[in-house]
Amino acid sequence: MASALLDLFYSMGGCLSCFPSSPQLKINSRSFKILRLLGEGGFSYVYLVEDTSSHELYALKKIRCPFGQESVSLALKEVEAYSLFSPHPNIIHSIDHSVASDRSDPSAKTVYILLPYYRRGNLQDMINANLVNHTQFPEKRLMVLFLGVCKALKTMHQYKVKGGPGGAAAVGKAQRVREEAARADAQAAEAARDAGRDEDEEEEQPLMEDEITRSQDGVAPGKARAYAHRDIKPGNVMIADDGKTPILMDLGSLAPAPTPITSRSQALAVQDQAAEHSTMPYRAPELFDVKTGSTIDTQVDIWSLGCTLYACLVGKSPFEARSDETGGSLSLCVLGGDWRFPDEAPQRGKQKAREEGSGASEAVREIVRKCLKVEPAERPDVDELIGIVEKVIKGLPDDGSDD
Ligand SMILES: Nc1ncnc2c1ncn2[C@@H]1O[C@H](COP(=O)(O)OP(=O)(O)OP(=O)(O)O)[C@@H](O)[C@H]1O
Repeated sequence: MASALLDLFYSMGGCLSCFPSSPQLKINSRSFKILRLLGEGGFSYVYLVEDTSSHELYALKKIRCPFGQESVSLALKEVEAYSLFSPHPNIIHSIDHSVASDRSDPSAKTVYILLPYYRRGNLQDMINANLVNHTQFPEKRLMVLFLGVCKALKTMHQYKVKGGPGGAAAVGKAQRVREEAARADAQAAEAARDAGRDEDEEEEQPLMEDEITRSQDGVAPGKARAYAHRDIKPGNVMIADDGKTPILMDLGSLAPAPTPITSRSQALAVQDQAAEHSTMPYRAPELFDVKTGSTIDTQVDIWSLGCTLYACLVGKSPFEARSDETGGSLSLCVLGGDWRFPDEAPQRGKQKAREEGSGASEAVREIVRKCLKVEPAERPDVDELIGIVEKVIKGLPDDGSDD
C-alpha cells in the first residue's frame, strides 16, 4: 500500500525534496535510493535509483502483478528475456531482479528489474525534441541508429539455442534453480535479521517454466529458435551514452516465432495478446485481424521498423499521420496500407512538407516503403533489410555521425 501511494505521488510529479528522507528499497541485499520516476506503462513504473554504496545510477522497473501467479509469470517472462540475448551491444540486459509480496495483500506481488540507466532517453524523446526545435535527424546518423536496431532484431529473429548437451532449457533451468535456491537462503537469513522495513517485503521465488524456456524444449543447442520482439517503436529504443548506439528494450512483448494459427480461438488469443503488448500505430496489419490458417512470424517487427523509421522522419507513425489527415480510423489505415509521406499529398507544397520534416532522401524513403508492405512475405527479412540499410549508409553524405 505504501509503495502504491509512492507510485501515485511520483506519477503526479512528486519530488523527493518534499520528503524528509529519500525512500529506499532492497534488491537482493543491495540498497537503492529512489531518486525520481523516469516513465510508466500499463502496470509498471520505471524509477531512477542510486546504489547507496557505489552511488551508481540504475533504472528500476517495478511491475505490479495484482492478478496472482499469471501476472507474475508474465513479468518473469520479461526477466528471462533480458538474459536470453545478453551480452549484445544493441539489446538491453538486466542486472538483477526480485519478487516482493505486498504485506497488506500477500496474493499481490511486485517484480523489480534492475536495468542499466540510459540518461539520453529514447528515440521518441529525440523525435519530440526535433518537433519542438523544428530540427531533423542528420540522415546518416539516423540510419546508423536504425542499423543498430536491425542488428538487435537479427539476433532475436535468428536466435540460436545456447547450452551443452540437453539443450539450453535443461542447462539453464538447473543452473537457475541452484542460484535461486542459494539466493532464497540468503534472503531468508537476511529477513530474519532485518525487521521493520516500510517498503514491500522482499521474497525471492524460483523462476517458473514459462513461454520463453518452454519454447526451447526439444531444440538442440546451436539450432534456431526465432523470437519476435512485437513492440518495436521509438519509445522502446534507448540511446546509449555515446549518443550513437541504440539499445532495444522492453522485452515484455517477446514471443517465439513463427506461430501457426490453427484455430479461431487461437487467432483471437493472438489478436488479444497483440492488442495488449504491441502499440497500435506501430502494429502490423496481420495482428489486427488474425486469420485462422495464417502464420504470425518475425515479419511483424519489419513492419514496426518501417513505422519507426517514418516516425523519425516525419514525427509520428505513418498511420497516425494518415488517420489524423483523413479523420479515418487508425486500424482501417493500417489494414489498407493507407499512408504517405507529407509531400506526397497533392495539396501540400514542398516547403510545407519540409516544415513537416519529410525532407528524406529517396533511398531512405524506399526503405520505409519496403517495410510497409501489407503482405508480410513482401517485406524484406532482417538480413535483406540490413543489406539495404548498409548500402544506403554508404551512399549518404557524411554528417559527422562517424565522429
Ligand atoms: N533503462 C532505462 N533508462 C532510462 N529510462 C528508462 C529505462 N527503461 C525505461 N525507461 C523509461 O521508462 C519508460 C517506460 O519503460 P518501459 O517501456 O520499459 O515500460 P512499459 O511499462 O513496458 O511501457 P510500455 O507501456 O511502453 O510498454 C520508457 O519510455 C523510458 O522513458
